[in-house]
Amino acid sequence: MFRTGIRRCGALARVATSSTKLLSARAAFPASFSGAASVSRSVAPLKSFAQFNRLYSADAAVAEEKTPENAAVGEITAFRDLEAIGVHRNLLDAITQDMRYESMTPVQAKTINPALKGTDIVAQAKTGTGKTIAFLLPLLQRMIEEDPTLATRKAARSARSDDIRGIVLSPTRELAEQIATEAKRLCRRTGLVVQSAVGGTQKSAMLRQTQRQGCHLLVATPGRLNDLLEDPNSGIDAPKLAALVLDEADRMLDVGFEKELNAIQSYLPKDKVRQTMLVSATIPDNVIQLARKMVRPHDFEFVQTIPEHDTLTHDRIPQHVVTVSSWANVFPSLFELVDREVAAAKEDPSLPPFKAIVYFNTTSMVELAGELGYQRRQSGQLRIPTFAIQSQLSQFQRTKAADMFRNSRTGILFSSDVTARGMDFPNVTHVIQVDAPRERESYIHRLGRTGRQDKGGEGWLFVPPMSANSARKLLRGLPLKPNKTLESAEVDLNAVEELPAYHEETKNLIQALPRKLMAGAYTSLFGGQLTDREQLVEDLNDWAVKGWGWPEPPAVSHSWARNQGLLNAGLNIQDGHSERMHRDERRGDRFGGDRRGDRRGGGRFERRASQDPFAEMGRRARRDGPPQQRSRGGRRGGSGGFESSW
Ligand SMILES: Nc1ncnc2c1ncn2[C@@H]1O[C@H](COP(=O)(O)OP(=O)(O)OP(=O)(O)O)[C@@H](O)[C@H]1O
Repeated sequence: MFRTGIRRCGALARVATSSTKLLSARAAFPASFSGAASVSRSVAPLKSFAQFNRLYSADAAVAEEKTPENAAVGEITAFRDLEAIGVHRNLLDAITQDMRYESMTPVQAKTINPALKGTDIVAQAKTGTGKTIAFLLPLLQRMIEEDPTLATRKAARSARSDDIRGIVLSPTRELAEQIATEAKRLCRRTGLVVQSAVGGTQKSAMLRQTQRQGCHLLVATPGRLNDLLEDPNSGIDAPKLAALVLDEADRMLDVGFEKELNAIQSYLPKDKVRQTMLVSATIPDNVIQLARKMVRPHDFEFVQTIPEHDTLTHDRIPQHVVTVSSWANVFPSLFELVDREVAAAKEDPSLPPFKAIVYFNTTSMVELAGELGYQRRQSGQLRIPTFAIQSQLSQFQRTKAADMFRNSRTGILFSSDVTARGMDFPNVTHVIQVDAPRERESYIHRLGRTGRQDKGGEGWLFVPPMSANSARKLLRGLPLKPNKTLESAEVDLNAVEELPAYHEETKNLIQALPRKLMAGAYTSLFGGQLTDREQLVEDLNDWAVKGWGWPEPPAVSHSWARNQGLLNAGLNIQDGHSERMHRDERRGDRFGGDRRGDRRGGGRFERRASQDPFAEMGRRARRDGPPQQRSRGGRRGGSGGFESSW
């Protein structure tokens, strides 16, 4: 009976999904970004850089917008027109001829213009809207302006590793590599040499290459950059540094890079004016703290591209929330959704091929999902490629998986938060998040892996009951809509005589997996934000016994249970089973970041007493939360919001 139900429901769901997808497909491959494209027109060349500078000081821009003469300047949206105000042709040719971008996106138009005059910048724009070029172009232009010889190819021959002119910092290795690739494309027609320096790779090999080829722009993770700068024998130095960028600035403090950032600051030249840019789609309070520390208080602009009452997510991306009644239903529901969407895309050639990222909060769950995906492919149940990325893999494995997924037309990437920020995988149609994310920002950035460049896509969130309250609080005000089209989501394993098809399949696959892997996944789930941990024990025990077919739940040690405050909660406590769990406990980044656990706070950055130039920025930053603040202020939330409808 249940199987029939699945089939019927599946058909209905296909109809629903198809219509969603048709809408998405229409937005799927636009000629260029909306907004930027719609206002693109030819602009009369500006007479001088000074005129440009004057018009684009932030306050002046607002005031001057009204006059017809200045309105023309405010409308520069074509890259080509930047040549008239001094941007080097070799940079612009790379954009317009090699990359074939003609119009700036709104964040590019709003950021590039003020950034070109050297003002420090804090910029906020939604995910996938072109922030990378928004900071790279002015950064490279500034380097050329300070040393015009860098504009032509022959400058590359005399590049040195101790004369770095620009630094971009990224919180994750994959993102640093991606930014370096984009920067190399922009520099192709110039003499600017770009290098990357990330953890997990051989420092000595990177140093040899940098010493041999030289470096003008270094894209790095903070840990590795600090390591290079503090090593007197590295040969890496930046005495004439023109500009420093912190991409995904808010994440830097989240993953505990505060110490490194302080140290890096201390190695940078003090006797030279440097431009600093902080960029992110989310600007929580810690970015304001970072700005206080890194940005020149009286020469900075806050570039805000998100209208006041807008959400930080894209309206065109539907966000579905599926309440699974037990952890036992998570993988069956996931498989049901994947099969349904793969089939829908195959049936309808107007739809883009199914390409999904599935996010989990812990590395062990990514490992488990990766194995299940692999087994499904082996057994012929799934006919698209699957990949997995989490921080415990070697950097080589991580890079390889990211590259393969990037180049795949279709496929599934199981991932921790290491790919949640900035990663630009083309044509991702679905972002599926399992369990309540640790932070609201995480949810927003993960979702931002789809719907990039104005394309379509959809978001799914699977929430087990024990995380439901924290998910609701965390995501209040976002336009999540309950979705009940997945039959596997509400199965009660205690009430069925025969396991439904997707549950049966999952159980068979799990039985072939190493017990250590399953036990690791089990214990890792106790790390999240849970409202009822004892209920979680009960639910996971049920999953282990009925869903995996184990005679009893995985064993945990007495000390682990005590540390979790769960000595009398029904865990299978046995001595001698502690190793795996203690290892998990010790793993600093089991939640998927590139660094240690959450160390929010950044207490070192002191508040200014009065006349605070950053206070205005704090007011204008679009938080879209945090929830408690929003509810106090009676902000949006409105109809269709997660809170009211779920
Ligand atoms: N002017 C443009 N026209 C068309 N495409 C562009 C333009 N600028 C950038 N892109 C492309 O848009 C995609 C998204 O850009 P990018 O990765 O810089 O977004 P982002 O805002 O930094 O996203 P995130 O917030 O996720 O870091 C990239 O593939 C990029 O090459």
